[in-house]
Amino acid sequence: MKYVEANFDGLVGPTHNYAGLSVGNVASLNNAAAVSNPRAAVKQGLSKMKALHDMGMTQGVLAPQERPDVYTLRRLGFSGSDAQVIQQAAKQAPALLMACSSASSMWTANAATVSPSADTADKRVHFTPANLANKFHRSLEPTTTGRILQRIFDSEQHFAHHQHLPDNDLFGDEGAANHTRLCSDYGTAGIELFVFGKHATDLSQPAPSKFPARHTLEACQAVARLHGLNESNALFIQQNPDVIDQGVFHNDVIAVGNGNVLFYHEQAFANSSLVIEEIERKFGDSSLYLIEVKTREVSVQEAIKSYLFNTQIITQANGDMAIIAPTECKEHPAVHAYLSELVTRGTPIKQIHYFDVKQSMQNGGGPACLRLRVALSEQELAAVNQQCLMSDTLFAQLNDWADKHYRDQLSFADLADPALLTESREALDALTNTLNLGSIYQFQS
Ligand SMILES: N=C(N)NCCC[C@H](NC(=O)CCC(=O)O)C(=O)O
Repeated sequence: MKYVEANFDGLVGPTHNYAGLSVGNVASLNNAAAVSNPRAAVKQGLSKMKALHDMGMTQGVLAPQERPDVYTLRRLGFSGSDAQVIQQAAKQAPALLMACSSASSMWTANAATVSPSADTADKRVHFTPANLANKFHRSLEPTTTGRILQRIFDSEQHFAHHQHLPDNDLFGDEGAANHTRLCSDYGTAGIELFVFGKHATDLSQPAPSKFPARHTLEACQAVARLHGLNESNALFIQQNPDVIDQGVFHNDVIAVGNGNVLFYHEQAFANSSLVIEEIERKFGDSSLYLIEVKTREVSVQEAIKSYLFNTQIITQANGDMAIIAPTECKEHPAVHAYLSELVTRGTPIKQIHYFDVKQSMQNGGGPACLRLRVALSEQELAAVNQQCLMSDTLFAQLNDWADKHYRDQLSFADLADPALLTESREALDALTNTLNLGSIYQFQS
C-alpha cells in the first residue's frame, strides 16, 4: 500500500498581529508592537502550501480560531455586548485583549502530536492536541484544535482522538514542535523522538534558568502512553537547557528530521552522544543519516536568526529530499553557504527551496512551525475531509477569500475595534463552508 506524509498548514487568522506575547521566543519579543499585515501573512502561507502541492506533496489546510476570544474575556470579568467586552478590555487590560486576539493557532506544529498507524498498538493514527499551557494566549487553542482535527480526520476506524493533557505546567505540551519521527519508509514502523525541556517532577535534573522550558518529560510520557507506543519505538530526549536559555524555545528551532535523516545542531540535546547512540540503536539499521551541524559551521545564534532548522525536509516522488527554508536562510551568509554545500554531500537532501514567510517569522514561526505532519496510508487519506486538501481550486478560493475578508494592516487600535470581531466571524463562517467543516466555532452554535 502507498503511504504519504501530508503537511497540514495553519491558515493565518484575520487578527494576525505582533504583541510580544512569548517570553523565550526572541523574534516575538523583538517585534512587539510592530504593525502586521494579516492579508500578506495568509497569502505567504498559501503560496508555500501551493508550492508543496505543485511539487506533488499532499498538502492540507487547518482552519484558524475565532479571535478575539470574547468568551475568555467574559471569564475574566468583562461584560455587556461583545463590543463592550472588547472596548473595556482594550481600556482596562490591553495585554489581555492582545493575548485573546492572537492568531497563534497558525503554528500548527504546536497543534498536536500525531503518531502514524504504523507505530501505534491499535494501528490507528493517534492525535493529541497540545495544551500549550506555558503561554496564556496559546492555552486558549486546544479545545477548538481538537474539534477541527476531529472534523478533518473523521473516522473511528482509522483515527483516534485524545483530549489534550491537563492544563498545568506539570504536563506542559507543545505538540509536534518537539516530536520527530524517523523511519525507513512512511508506512513502516518508525521511532518517535519526544523532546522535553525539563523533568517537572524531579527538580534535581538540569533545567533552563532564564527562559521557560515549555514541554515536560511527564507530558511526553503521557502522550506516548495514549498513542500506544512502547519502549522500542518511543525515545524521550532532553533538550539542552543552555540553548533554551539562548532562545531555542522549541526543539524544531534546533533540529528537524524526515524519513531516515536527522538534521540537528551539535548543541541541540543534553548528553548528545548518548542520545545519538540510542537513536541509532532503536532505529536499528544502517540507512540512518545523522547530519550534525557544528557550532563552528553555524552558531546557535545564527540558527535562531535564520531558522536553519525550522525547515521542512520533504521526500519527493523520486525519493530525493528537499529542504523548504525561509528566505532568511539565504540572507545569512554562513547558513546559505552551509545549505549550498549540504546538497553536494551525497545525503538524501538534494535541493533547497526558499520561501518568504516573513509575517510569520517575525513572531518566531518558520516554515516548519506552520505545518503539522500526518503520515497516512492511501485508505486513511481517503477518509480525510477532502475539502481540506490543497488544490488549484482551493488555492484560488482561499486567495479570493483573503482579499475579501482580511485587513492589510493591523495595530493595537485595530484590536480594540469591535468591527474586527465581526469581520473575523464573517471570514470564518465563509471558510467553514469552503472547507466543509460544519459549525466548529462558538459563534456558530
Ligand atoms: N516553533 C514552533 N513550532 N512554533 C513557533 C510558535 C511561535 C509562537 N509565537 C507567538 O505566539 C508570538 C505571538 C505574539 O507575540 O504576538 C510561540 O511562541 O508559541
